[in-house]
Amino acid sequence: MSTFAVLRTLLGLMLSRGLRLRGDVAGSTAVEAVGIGLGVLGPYLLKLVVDRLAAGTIDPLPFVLLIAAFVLAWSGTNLTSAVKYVFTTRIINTLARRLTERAIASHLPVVAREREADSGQLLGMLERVPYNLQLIVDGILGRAAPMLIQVVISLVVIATLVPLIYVALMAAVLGGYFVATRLSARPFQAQAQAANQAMAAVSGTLGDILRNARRVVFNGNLAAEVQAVSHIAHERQAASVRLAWLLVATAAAQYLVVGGGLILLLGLGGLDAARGQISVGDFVLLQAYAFRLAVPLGGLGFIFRQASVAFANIKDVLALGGPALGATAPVAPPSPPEAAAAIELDGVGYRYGSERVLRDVAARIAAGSFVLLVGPNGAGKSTLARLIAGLLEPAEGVIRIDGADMAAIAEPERHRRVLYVPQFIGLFNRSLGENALYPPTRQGESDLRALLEEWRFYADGRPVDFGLAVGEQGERLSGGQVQKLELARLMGVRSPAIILDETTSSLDAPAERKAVRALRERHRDRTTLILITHRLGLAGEADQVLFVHEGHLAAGSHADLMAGDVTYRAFCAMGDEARA
Ligand SMILES: Nc1ncnc2c1ncn2[C@@H]1O[C@H](COP(=O)(O)OP(=O)(O)OP(=O)(O)O)[C@@H](O)[C@H]1O
Repeated sequence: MSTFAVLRTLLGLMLSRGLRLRGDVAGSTAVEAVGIGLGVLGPYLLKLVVDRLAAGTIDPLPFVLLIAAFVLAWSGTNLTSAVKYVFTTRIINTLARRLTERAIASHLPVVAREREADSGQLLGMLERVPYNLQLIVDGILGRAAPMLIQVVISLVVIATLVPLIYVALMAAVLGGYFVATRLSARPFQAQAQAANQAMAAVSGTLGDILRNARRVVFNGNLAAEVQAVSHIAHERQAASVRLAWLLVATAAAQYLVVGGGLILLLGLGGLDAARGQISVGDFVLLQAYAFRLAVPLGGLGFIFRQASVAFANIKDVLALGGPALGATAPVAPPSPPEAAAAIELDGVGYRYGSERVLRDVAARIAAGSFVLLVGPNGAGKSTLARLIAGLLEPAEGVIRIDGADMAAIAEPERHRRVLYVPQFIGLFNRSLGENALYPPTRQGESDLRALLEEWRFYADGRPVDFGLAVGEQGERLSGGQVQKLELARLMGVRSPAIILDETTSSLDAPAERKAVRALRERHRDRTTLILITHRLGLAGEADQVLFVHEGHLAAGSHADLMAGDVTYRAFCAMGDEARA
């Protein structure tokens, strides 16, 4: 996506009906127009003052009024930029909100699906959006564009007052400035992209370390991680400094042109004024316009430098894709749950890169059945679960749900058909009640409370406080409490199939049995329940056991597998503790 395309997209968004920014854009443009008018008028009024002074005949009242008008024009220019800030703040924040909504809508499923997706980088990228939009909308659209208009108007005013040579000179100076800027744009953009990536790397590393604060601190590795942050921040600094040096080179070229032009313009103007060919007021006007344009041009260099990094960031955010930008995507209400799902695995194989994890897996899981998925560590249980849930697509074979090929089903629909509960249950840093009642659960608070108390959420049997803040990732709860909370929530979820990936691993055996039986009882015939576990206490109750071992799958009842599968028998004989 080119820089121009980013500008076009942002402008399109600002003018779209859905975002309701047209009023702000109109307001900002009107205020800017007044600002430009006053900016051009100010030096002209000053010229009139100087001409009166040079003529030596001053009528006090008109003279004071002229000075007052000049001061008003000067202060009005500054006031308009303050007023404009109100409009641009609204525009920038609305755009940032829309881009963030869109990026989250498109990328959260990617973060959820891909274990390697870097949420820290995404967070950093989105955090920089408002600042970067400020640079683009306020800096480029709000300043550079009006400045160009001001240049044109100033040249027209000068053309009507002084010989055309001055207009030509000034136009040449400005043209030279833009040529110098244009020539340096390409290396600038490449370096800006590098600086943006270096910033994203810092965000990613910081996010990763913050999420693993305990691992770092408890292992006494703080100094090493601080050094890692320092190293990566140093790379960001190096990229930013390289960008700054590019700016110096560009600024030197720009000022060579502008400075040379100013020497010519003012030298010629001074000589002409001394010879009486232009008035002293005309000379003041010339120098006021020249500096009025030259000084912000220097500032523009800074804006362009920052904006090139900003463009790189906004390009990255837009590249994440997502729903149409102009209108807020309507949230489709979840369709009513269907009956329990029948699942069929037909010659399924999967590999991560060159590592083949599963091969020729075949099984039939009857609708409404209770299935235990077992096997040694790293055998591929979670991988198989994620394949069944449609989070991964098989490298070979087909997975059918109610006869339909899972690969042909749209992603949100897959989640509606199979709810996968990941091994690591992350709770929100919200209240216990909000976590327990998180959608799509549909149950009353009192039922849930009674259930948790029945499951002895607190060992001493004290009442459950739904207002309790559970902390980041539920850090104020025990591992078993987090799992009980999740299992209690699932009691109110209606889904054709639910896969519990070791969701009972922290419960003691009686608690596990109680919770699973309750779930089966509640969802009887309406949900196919698959439990991944390292404990085989429930194997006798399961309709079917899926045993994954060295990439192969053996399926059958516990009794059948015990009778016919030596490896399974050996696996069971190991005992829970040896297996886990
Ligand atoms: N995203 C991934 N990229 C590369 N390899 C992966 C990925 N996820 C899992 N693996 C590898 O695939 C193999 C199976 O992993 P999986 O998580 O499915 O095993 P598991 O049976 O659920 O193990 P456990 O009982 O320890 O949870 C392992 O060797 C693992 O390292």
